[in-house]
Amino acid sequence: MAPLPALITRENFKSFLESFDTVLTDCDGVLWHEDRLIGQAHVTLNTLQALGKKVFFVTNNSTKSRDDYVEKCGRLGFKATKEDILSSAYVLAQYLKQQGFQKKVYVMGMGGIVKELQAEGIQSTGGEPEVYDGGSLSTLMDKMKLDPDVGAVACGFDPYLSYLKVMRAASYLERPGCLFLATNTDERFPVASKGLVYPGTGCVVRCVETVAERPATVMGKPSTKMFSVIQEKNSLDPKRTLMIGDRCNTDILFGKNCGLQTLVVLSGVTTQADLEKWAASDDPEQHALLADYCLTQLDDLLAFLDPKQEQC
Ligand SMILES: O=C(O)[C@H](O)[C@H](O)COP(=O)(O)O
Ligand SMILES: [Mg+2]
Repeated sequence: MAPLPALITRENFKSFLESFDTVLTDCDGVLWHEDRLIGQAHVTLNTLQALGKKVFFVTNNSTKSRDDYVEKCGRLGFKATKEDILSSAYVLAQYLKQQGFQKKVYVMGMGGIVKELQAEGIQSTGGEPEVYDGGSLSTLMDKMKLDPDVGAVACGFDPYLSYLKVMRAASYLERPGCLFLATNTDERFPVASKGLVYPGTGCVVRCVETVAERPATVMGKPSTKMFSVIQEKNSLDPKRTLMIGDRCNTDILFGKNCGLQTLVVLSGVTTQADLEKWAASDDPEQHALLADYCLTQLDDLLAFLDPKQEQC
């Protein structure tokens, strides 16, 4: 057994609010679902910023660049500069820059990865559909041409996932020293409607790992790389930093791996039933998924915050 995350109440709100200076907030499932704002999440964060809290946006979603996220945040009413945004695509590009990578990257993913690599002067190939036309495998082998300059494979969310793209990625990964990087391994997107499940980036990464017969190096949460990148330009006190997320095996584990306070919201992937199952188990790995605090959704905080008044 382990304790459930604490609910934030009028009684404990003041001590909660005074316990952190910085917020790292996840995006999908906390702030928005695709382009749809979740409640008054923007008002909540803007109010926390008005109270002097520093806010960073830390997303595993690799489909957009930081510039794209600045535009999206502005459009949805959040206050964010490029420096406040950490995406898994940006962390991947920073990782290759720090490795002094000079070759080309084969990208299984979308524009976010390609743009962040370009920003670091790193060339890439891939990023578009490649569909099997029904020919024999030997025909495929004859037709597939590999780029001699590729020295890394980067897997992110790729809605054009295909047999040919996995074949190409795994073939590049046969090369001695070819780097194998993944933006993240989230199992599903935090949206569900009409009984449909939205496969997450994890299905792309695990597919290539199976064929390549080796694991990818994962850039996003729960890896602490995102926090290390933030700390390169800041000196946050982990104990006075609050990580807010909707997925416990990425966001909350990331917070714990970095020594942060953690708050889970139930507006995305995690449900109350999940929390009760993990709390009732004897498995320490399930206990590790339990956050310090819990809210139904981020703007529940507005019940205790007054967007117009400075807090006493
Ligand atoms: O499958 C994915 O890539 C994830 O569901 C998505 O990227 C999660 O984004 P986040 O919740 O970290 O903003
Ligand atoms: Mg999320």
